[in-house]
Amino acid sequence: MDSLSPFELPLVDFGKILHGTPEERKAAANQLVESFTKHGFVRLKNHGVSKEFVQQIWEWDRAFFNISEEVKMKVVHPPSPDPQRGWSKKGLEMTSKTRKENAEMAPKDKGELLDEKEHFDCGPWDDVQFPNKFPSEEDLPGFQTFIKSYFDLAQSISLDIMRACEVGWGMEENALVSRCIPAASELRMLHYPSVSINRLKNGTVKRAWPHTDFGIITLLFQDRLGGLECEDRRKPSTFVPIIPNDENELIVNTSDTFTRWTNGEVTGGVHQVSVPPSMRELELGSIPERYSSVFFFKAHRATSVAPLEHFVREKPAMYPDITALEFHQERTNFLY
Ligand SMILES: O=C(O)CCC(=O)C(=O)O
Ligand SMILES: [Fe+2]
Repeated sequence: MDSLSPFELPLVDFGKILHGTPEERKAAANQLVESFTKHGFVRLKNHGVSKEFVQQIWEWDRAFFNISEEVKMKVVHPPSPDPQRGWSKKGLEMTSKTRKENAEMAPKDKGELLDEKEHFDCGPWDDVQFPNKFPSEEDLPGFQTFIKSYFDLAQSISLDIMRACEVGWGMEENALVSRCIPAASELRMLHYPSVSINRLKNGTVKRAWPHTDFGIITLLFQDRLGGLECEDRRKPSTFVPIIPNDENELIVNTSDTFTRWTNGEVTGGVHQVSVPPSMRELELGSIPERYSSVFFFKAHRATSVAPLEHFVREKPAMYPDITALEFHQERTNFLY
């Protein structure tokens, strides 16, 4: 199965983008946009999130999913096209529904294609349109404070990535950044419970089915177990593992809004979560639980997701002029 052999995604030194000379900055920005265009993915080092901070992500990830079902129910997310807030139970979100290829490849008459995962989502702090749902300080002291600092950090790194894309593509300063303020991003803490090999063999259950995300880019940390796989574009619809060599490595994938803005030049990185690479041969038993965390960096809600002028010079605009919120709601509708 050579389609499963890992290939090295480019690793960009983000420190060069943040603190390098103009030449270093330009060279790193070029590498970044090239990897986005070629793979829909890139790995970053020296991105400004410390090892200690990543460890705290795992501590809070575990802390949230270890609270009782009764407490989680107080912040439960009901299925709706609106941005997700609070706890999404296992079985609620169905990534399989976002791509027709999943249904085509699925076993017939065996029922819905399910994701074996639960998650907690939150949006910007000052969001009055779609307010956050947090466990109370009594139920989970310190959680909200940590998540706020994490959200702010991830938003700030994402804006730096947008600045780097402007440099890489030779766009006007702020051409991308101005479309992302005020923030409409979402932070997600994920838990994949331990699951039996038997259940995964049935063909209707995966940790996450192949999908693209809806925002501009997604930042992702995964724990040492692994399981995240990206599409190998040399052989479409085959996937290669992104090996979790270093928990501090920040994985970034391009998402659907970028496809629209760039008029198809950068397409969303298709990904799934599968059996960890070291456990592929297991015939019996279970794979252990897994934690990960993603930040869906989004355009501000009223901005258009139609192709940007910079990308319609050579071919006409391929996507309609709708707002980021309309686009988000259209895509989220497919998830349930
Ligand atoms: O857990 C992961 O590694 C990926 C999660 C993901 O793709 C998502 O929530 O959209
Ligand atoms: Fe995703």
